Amino acid sequence: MKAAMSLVGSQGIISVTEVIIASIIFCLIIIIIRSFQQQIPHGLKRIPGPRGYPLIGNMMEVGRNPHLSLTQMSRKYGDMMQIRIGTKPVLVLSGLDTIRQALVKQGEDFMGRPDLYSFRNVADGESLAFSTDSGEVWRARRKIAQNALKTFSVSPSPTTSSTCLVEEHISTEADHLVIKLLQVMTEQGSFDPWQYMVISVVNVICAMCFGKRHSHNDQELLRIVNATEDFIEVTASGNPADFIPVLQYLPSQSLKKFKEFNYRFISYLQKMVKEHYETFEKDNIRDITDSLIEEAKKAEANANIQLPKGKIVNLVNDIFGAGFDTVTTALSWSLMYLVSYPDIQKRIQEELGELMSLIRVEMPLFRWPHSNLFFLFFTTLDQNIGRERRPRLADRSMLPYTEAFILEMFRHSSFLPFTIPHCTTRDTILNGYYIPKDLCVFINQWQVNHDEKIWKDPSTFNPERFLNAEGTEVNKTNGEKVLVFGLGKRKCIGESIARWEIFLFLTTLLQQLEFNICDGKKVDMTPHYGLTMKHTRCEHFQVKQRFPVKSSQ
Ligand code: HEM
Repeated sequence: MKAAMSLVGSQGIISVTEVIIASIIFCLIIIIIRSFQQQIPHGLKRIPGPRGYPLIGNMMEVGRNPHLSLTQMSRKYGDMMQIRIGTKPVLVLSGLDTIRQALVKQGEDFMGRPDLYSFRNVADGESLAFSTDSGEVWRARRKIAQNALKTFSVSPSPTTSSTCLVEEHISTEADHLVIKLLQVMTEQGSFDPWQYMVISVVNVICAMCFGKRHSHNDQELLRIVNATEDFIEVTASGNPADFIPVLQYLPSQSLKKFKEFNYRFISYLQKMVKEHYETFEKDNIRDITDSLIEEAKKAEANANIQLPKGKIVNLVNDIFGAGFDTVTTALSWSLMYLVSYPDIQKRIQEELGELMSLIRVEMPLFRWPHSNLFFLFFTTLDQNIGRERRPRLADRSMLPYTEAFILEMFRHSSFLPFTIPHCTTRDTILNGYYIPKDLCVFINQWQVNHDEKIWKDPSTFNPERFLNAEGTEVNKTNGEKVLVFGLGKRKCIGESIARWEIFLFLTTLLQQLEFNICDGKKVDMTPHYGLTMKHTRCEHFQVKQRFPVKSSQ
């Protein structure tokens, strides 16, 4: 204090001119700041939010775990909050009702994608999921992809007892995974399941897209896995250059790696798509690529839409990119929960066993007049209820606890904490707040899945929250409150296939194997932030064979 006064003293008294100049500079700064702020139309409110620092905005408050920090901040500012990441203003939406209002009821206003640097690198800006286009061409391409997945999903399986091709591909791969895990268990005594699951899931996509399954050691398959993992690394981890544009001019190792792998990956897709065009037969749809070709032909015949060149390759690329990391992550989290809660694992296995015993009782042999005697005889002889046949998609409604477990895994892990970023397509109003066109929008799915207004003890892992009082049925209304696939116009187009994959993989694995962790070891369930959040990999998994099931069934 003394030092400050003496400083003034030593300089003499501040003159009136100096005060006037300082005031003018101050006013100018205020005018410049105001001119950057959006003018709000009369009668509408400005979205609240924290003040940010120059250049970095609110990056410090958002930190390394945006799903947690933004949930925390939404408690103070509400379901609609505006922050700044770097130089970019971002609207953060929380609360199921607000999100439904924006994405479903005002879906057209909120269906855009922001122009982000990392998105421009995906499929040369032609990606269905990441490109800024949300106009007629995007609509036509999304319709083609949706129809193709739908047509393929109901294609009957010609060779086995599976009800459809999707079921056949997934079940075949799940059987191979069981064999692989037992083999590594014998050879190594313990293992990290991720590396085997990722190959199985990519193989399912290869089989679904191209009708072709690879062996787990196939070099082409391993290259695809690497390329797609690099794709996820670059697009998923929130590239700072997206929000501080000047950073795009700095060299980026991961981007360089991604471009190299992506080039090889796209070449592989081009080769496969070309083969499909050459052998395409309208009445023999073999896989998703055939389905895409068929739908694209129909769309071009019916509408005056000029689709961009290479459209099929890009659509296959989208399905690959979106469908492998997400499903592998879901399966990986499922295994983490199963070993952390052995009682839950046991209950799913009991439910599977009960279902299979019901199937057995319904077999014609047991409808014989002395069925009770026969039933007793067979149950004693055959203590292996559950080995009659492998699980099928049609069993889902009869396995409510298993379904409840999958819902709770989605909710509790919320491994897709935010959807892919959206942006507004025009000036609009939401909950009385004015929202300008082209504003980047984050949808906080994690907040909805942990909202105390919806869920009792949200941090507790409890599948029973999704069952009715008798435990015999899944409560559909509660299930629909779990947000993992987004909502509205941009909702995931692979939701059904993803749910089927997770169900069939888990039931096939749990029917035959029991999972646990080596004595004295623990799993670390702390999520690492990303577009899909991962847990720390764990190499201490073990499996015990329960009983084999004939894979041809
Ligand atoms: C557990 C697995 C999956 C989860 C949790 C998931 C979740 C999501 C989410 C949150 C979005 C963004 C929604 C938005 O921006 O509002 C999305 C988009 C998308 N998903 Fe999935 N997904 C999964 C599996 C799949 C699969 C298997 C496929 C393909 C067969 C697929 C294809 C797509 C595509 C193409 C988009 C972009 C849609 C668009 O922008 O119009 N997804 N998914």
